[in-house]
Amino acid sequence: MSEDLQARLAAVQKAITKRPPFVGGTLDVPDSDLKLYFGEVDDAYCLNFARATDEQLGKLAAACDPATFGVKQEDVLDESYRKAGKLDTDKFASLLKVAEYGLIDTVRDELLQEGADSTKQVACELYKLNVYGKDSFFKSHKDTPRSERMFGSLVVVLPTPHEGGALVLREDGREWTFDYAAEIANATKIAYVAFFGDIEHEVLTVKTGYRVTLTYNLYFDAAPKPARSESKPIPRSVVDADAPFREALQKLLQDPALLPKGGYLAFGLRFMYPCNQGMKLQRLRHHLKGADAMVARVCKELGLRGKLMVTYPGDDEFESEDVHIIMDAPFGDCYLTEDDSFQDLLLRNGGKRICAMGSDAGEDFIGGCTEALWVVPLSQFNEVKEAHGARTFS
Ligand SMILES: O=C(O)CCC(=O)C(=O)O
Ligand SMILES: [Fe+2]
Repeated sequence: MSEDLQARLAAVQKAITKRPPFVGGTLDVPDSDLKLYFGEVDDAYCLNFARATDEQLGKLAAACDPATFGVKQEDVLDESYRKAGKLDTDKFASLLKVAEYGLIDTVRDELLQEGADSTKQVACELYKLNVYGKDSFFKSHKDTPRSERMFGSLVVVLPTPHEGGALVLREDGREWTFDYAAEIANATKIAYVAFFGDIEHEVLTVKTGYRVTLTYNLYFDAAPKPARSESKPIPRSVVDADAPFREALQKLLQDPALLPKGGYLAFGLRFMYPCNQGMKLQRLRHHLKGADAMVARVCKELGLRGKLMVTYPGDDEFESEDVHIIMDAPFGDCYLTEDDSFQDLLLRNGGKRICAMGSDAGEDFIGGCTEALWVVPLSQFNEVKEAHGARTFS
C-alpha cells in the first residue's frame, strides 16, 4: 500500500473514535418519589430511601431472592460470582419516574450523541431491584441483551448509606469507577450510570450498609422520531461529530491507489449486536450504535452503498487469512457431502469471496475474489463460534 494511501486510511481510522461508553451523575428527586412498596398481599411494607432505617433495609434484604445472572440466555445462580439479593418487578413498586426527570433524554443526548442514534426514541424498562448488603458483589460481566432493540443498561443507586460497592466499567484497557454513595447518602437524590451493553462492568464488594439499586434495560423504541426537514438545522453536536470522519473518508476515496480494480471498504463493527441464524441482518441497520451508526450514515451521504454482512473465515487449509466469505445473513443448518467444504457451501448459497486489498491470495481462485480494504479490522467481540452440523452423506 502506498504511503499516501496508508496515511489517508490512518486518518479515517482515527476519526472513528468512540465517545466514553457511559453517562453518569447524581440527580435531585422529589422526596416522595423515593418511596418503595414491597412484599405480598397482607404482608407489605413501605420505606423511603432518603431516611430508611437499618431495620427497614434489613426487611427489604430479607424479602429478596438470591440474584442470578445470565449466561448464554440462561439464568445462573453462583454466589462466588454474584452475591446480592433481587426482587422481580412483580414484588415491588417504586415511585421513581426516571423518564420524567429527563434522565432518558440525557442518556439519548449524551450516550447516543455520536450517530443517527441521537434522533431515535429511547425507552427504558424497569428490570430488577437489587440489594447489595455487606460482602455483596458482582464480578466482571456484560449484561445479557434481552431483545434486538436493547442497547444498554441504566443503574439507579438509591441514597442509602453504604461504603464500598463502587461500579467499575472497563473498555479497551480503560477503566472508570463510579462511587456516589457519600454524595447521596440520606439525601433526596439518586445516582445513575447508563452504559452500552457490551461494556464490561463489576460491582466491588460492599463493606458496610446496604447498596440498593434499580436496574433498567435501555431500548431503542420502535418508532424513530420524525426526520428533521431540510430547513431545520440539525444539532451542532451531530454535525461536529461526523465532520472529521466525512472529510477523512472523502480524501481516502479520492486516492487513485484505492482499490484500483474496484471492491469493498470493510468496516468491522465496533459494538456488539444480538444476532441469530437466518435473521435479516439489515434489520440491525436502524439499531447501529455510536461510531457504527456514524460510518453507515456518512457512507450513505457520500453515495456509497452500504450493507451489513456476516463474515466467515476462508478455508484454513487452502486459503490465507486474508480471505473471507461474506454473506447477507448468518448461515443456517446445513448438510455437507464428503467432498464438500463449508466454504463451498457458503459460496453456492450466495456467499462472496473477498480478499484483503493488495494480497495475492485472490489470484488462486477460479471466479476470482473481490478486493476489500479493511478500514476497521474485524475484532473478536463480534465473533460467534458455532458448531455446524457436519453431517455427511455420500
Ligand atoms: O449495581 C450495579 O451498579 C450494576 C449491576 C449490574 O451490573 C447488573 O445488574 O447487571
Ligand atoms: Fe450488569
